[in-house]
Amino acid sequence: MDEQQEMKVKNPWHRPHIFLATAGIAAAIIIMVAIAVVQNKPLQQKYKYGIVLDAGSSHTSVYIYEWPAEKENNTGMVKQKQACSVKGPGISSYSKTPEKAGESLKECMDNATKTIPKHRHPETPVYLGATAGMRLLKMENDVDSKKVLASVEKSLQTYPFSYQGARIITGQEEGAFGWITVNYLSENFRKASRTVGALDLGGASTQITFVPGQQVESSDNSIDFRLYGNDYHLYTHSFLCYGKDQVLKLYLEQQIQPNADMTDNIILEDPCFHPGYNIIKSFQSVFDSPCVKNLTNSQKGQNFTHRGIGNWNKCNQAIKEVFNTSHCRYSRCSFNDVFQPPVTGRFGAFSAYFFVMDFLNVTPDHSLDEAKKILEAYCTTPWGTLKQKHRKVKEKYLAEYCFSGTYIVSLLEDGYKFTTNDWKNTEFIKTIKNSEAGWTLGYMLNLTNMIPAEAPDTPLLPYGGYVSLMLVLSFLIIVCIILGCIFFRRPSGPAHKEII
Ligand SMILES: Nc1ccn([C@@H]2O[C@H](COP(=O)(O)OP(=O)(O)O)[C@@H](O)[C@H]2O)c(=O)n1
Ligand SMILES: [Ca+2]
Repeated sequence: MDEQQEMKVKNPWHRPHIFLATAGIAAAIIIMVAIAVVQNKPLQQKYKYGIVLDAGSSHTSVYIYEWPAEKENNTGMVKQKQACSVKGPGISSYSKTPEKAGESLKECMDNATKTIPKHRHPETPVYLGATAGMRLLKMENDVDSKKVLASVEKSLQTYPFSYQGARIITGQEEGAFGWITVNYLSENFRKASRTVGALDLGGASTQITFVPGQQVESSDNSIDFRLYGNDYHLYTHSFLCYGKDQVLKLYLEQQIQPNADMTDNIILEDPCFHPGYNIIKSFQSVFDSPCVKNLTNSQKGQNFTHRGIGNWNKCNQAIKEVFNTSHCRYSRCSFNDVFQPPVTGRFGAFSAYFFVMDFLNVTPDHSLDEAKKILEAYCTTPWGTLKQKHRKVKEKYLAEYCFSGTYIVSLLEDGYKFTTNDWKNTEFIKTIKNSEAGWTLGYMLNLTNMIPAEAPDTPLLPYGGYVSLMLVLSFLIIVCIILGCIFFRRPSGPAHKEII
């Protein structure tokens, strides 16, 4: 080999196998990056689904949830895709015609069949949870409640989904899963932020759930979760008969008691109803519930005149009477001898809390005193004026907002001992990031084990970050190879000339 030839081969780019090797490594890196990127790409069309039916005392809603198929264990991934409101009353109202309870679900379940892609049907779980309406029916007539549950079960089993059961959930479950829902949707578990308390107001029962600042003295009110690497010790209580529809019965029963002789034509002058409201009602329609005393046979066929007088102060005073605070066997109680630690932190109040306050235009910006002023103005508005103003609102609802709004303020202030500052920390919410606040999402997340007890070992990099990191790394490797080749290359030009 002569010298010229020897110097020529010192330039690596003049050696085809080095050039080919470098090009090969670069190609391999690009292919590896491409494979990694494709494998980790969020698969846009691949979603999984779950269905939860909320069989409440007043109505049933069918919720469809969806989440990316690959990322079940990442909190914040499950979202509400659709909510369908079942026509007609809650399932407990079908106690005498149980087969109709199942039939009532047909329209919403048919919708779910269309919404969820067919190939996902067999793996889509369906849960039905019944709340206080069914708890009351079970107390009244266990056989009837079983017939209603059997009817909805039969109906749900006709669908191509994976039926997981229909049951009456406990008040503790209702409270705790409502709390999980609002904190999951607010991403408080993933971020290990302070949690928010949950306030749920239904028609037949109401729940309060929060992380207390002190020991829970009664085991009935205590519930523990380990979520995403953190332990949560919750206080929760569900008051049966203190939902806004049943508590109205308690209140009316108290109002009517002074005229215990029900043989006369009874006129109830009611401060929580509007002046000019004058409606004849049957005792049966108002007092047919295990929350109030049994009617005698003679009372059953009788009517009374329900007459509004629109006096907010008297209404507020009368509502306070539904909370029995005369006895407490613990260090402190809310009411009815139920233990409750002092409320603390922020609260999200949903379901009927939201519906009532939204109608009355009470917002988080209003102070407690301002909210009371709004209620006073509403309660004293004549019934005729209101009917004119809200022609589209069902009269029964319109007539009850004064009572319900005043009850909400009293429940918080007199029942749960909210201060004006706690009121400021309370928000009336319907949805969080387009998913409804309520127990259903938390119930499904729990039953499908979708919130891990432990946080993942490595923090997850968002997809965009992952792609950028791979590109930067491969760019650096290629640059290193090129620089390496240049660095080890001997100066070829002048040396070559000198030799010549
Ligand atoms: N748009 C709506 C929907 C429900 N509601 C009320 O919200 C409450 C929902 O209660 P629910 O049926 O969930 O009853 P529970 O079984 O939770 O006690 C009922 O009092 C309904 O009348 C409302 O005020 N406005
Ligand atoms: Ca409810």
